[in-house]
Amino acid sequence: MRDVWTTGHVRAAEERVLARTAPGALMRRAAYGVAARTAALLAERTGGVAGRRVVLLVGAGNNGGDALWAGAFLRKRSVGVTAVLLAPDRAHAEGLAALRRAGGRVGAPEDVDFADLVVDGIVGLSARGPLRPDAAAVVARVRAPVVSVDLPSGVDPDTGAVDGPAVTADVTVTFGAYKPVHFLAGARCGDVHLVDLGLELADPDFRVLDRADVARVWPVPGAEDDKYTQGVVGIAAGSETYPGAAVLAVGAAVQATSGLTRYAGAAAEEVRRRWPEVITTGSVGDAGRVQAWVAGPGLGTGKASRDVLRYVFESGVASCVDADGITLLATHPDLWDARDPDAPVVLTPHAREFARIAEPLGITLGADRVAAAVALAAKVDATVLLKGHATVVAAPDGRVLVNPARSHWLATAGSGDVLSGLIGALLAAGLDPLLAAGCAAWLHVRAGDLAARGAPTPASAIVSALPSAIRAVLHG
Ligand SMILES: NC(=O)C1=CN([C@@H]2O[C@H](COP(=O)(O)OP(=O)(O)OC[C@H]3O[C@@H](n4cnc5c(N)ncnc54)[C@H](O)[C@@H]3O)[C@@H](O)[C@H]2O)[C@@H](O)CC1
Ligand SMILES: Nc1ncnc2c1ncn2[C@@H]1O[C@H](COP(=O)(O)OP(=O)(O)O)[C@@H](O)[C@H]1O
Ligand SMILES: [K+]
Repeated sequence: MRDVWTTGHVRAAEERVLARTAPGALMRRAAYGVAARTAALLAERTGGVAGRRVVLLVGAGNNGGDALWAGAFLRKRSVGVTAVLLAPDRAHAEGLAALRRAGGRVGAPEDVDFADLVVDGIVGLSARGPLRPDAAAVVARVRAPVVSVDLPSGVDPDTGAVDGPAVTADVTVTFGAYKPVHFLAGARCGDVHLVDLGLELADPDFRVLDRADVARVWPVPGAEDDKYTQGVVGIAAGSETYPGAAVLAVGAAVQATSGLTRYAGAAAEEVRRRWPEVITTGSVGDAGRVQAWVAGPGLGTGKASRDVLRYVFESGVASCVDADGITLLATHPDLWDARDPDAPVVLTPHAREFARIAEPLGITLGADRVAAAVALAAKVDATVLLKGHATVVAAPDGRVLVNPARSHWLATAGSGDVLSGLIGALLAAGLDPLLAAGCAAWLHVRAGDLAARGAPTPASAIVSALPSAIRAVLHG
């Protein structure tokens, strides 16, 4: 599990450490970490360190100070270091003096053309908006690998939003704590390394699950288990028009846990043909007992579908409401009245579905995706999984998980149906809804990776990859 704090919290903690450490000590520790990673990347990309050319892009604040000090440390390893000062009058004075003492020089934007590696110290925690034109012009020249100091400049530290020119780093070296940008805009950051500054921080703003966290809670049957004790999941999905959504959601549930899977709906024949182990019926009322429902993928939005969702809510068990289920809640908010308040609900909107359900409630999906998911979760008293390249899962009590993508091949038709089946299976197994959604998103990304291996993948191949992904989770 990695804990993540917004910049306000990190700054406050830094102030406390600054107050009890020697002036400049913290910055030199941070800069030493940058120099070490820069040397490692130089060695990896060019086969050596001494004699290589590094250009520092130096902004007006302490982020630039870190870069200048890192340059001074790199000089000790005989690296040629040139600083390009974007705000010469406001460059960090001690850092600049240290670089000069160490034999570094101040250069011009053209020096970037001859760099073996560029260190981005343009802006850090104080970043606001995209790169300003002068910084953007220098960054546009960069062809060499980039090490970003704290975060890639031009990307919003707290939301990961990019709305103009910004740096894309190969490596980011951050200090004290992970910030939201490192997971909400992971592709901009490259490999992220954390340098410890001994900060003391309270509860994180969000968390990121790792393999061990998922392994710890993934349902594994024990000696006393049978098909019922592991949780029965019911899938209310698919229609005559969209039988495929049912086949995918059911397939994910079947592959995710060894509990029983039931299916209720118009695609019973298609489901049975593909998944003979599933007990199928035509309607939710005839389905028999389940511990959790998945309602919505490919279901349609007519009167019959409304009745399905009402039945699911009235049944008093946990549910994952996806796709058409979300649209129904947006167009017929009175459906919420059927919900047993003790039964957890997980909503899994993509951006357009999010807008559909949240805007009438006064919540807009802006740059801050975490804040939007938290607001909707609190408003409707449900766990909200907001899909995208970084999936945000917010519980009604304010806890948040973020699950970054490893590639973008999951953005394919039917992939969301697979996710809903996974969530349903984990809810039926009794996982806390936040963890059910978070672990499902985590496994979905791994299965997507295994299925795609660098090429487009159909959603049905993601379903087929689930057992391998689970094996990798459970057995390392
Ligand atoms: N506070 C501390 O104890 C430590 C801070 N450290 C470094 O200090 C950084 C924060 O430094 P500062 O608060 O001085 O501020 P920054 O260095 O993040 O920003 C400096 C200035 O950049 C300009 N700027 C803002 N947005 C910009 C944009 N979009 N394009 C171009 N320029 C822009 C502004 O004039 C801003 O004041 C951290 O990110 C980290 O690198 C580290 O040295 C570790 C210790
Ligand atoms: N750019 C992206 N990079 C990585 N994953 C993505 C991206 N866009 C979407 N996804 C993921 O792909 C899945 C798509 O779900 P969804 O939009 O519901 O598809 P469908 O309705 O076709 O099943 C979600 O899990 C989402 O998080
Ligand atoms: K930076």
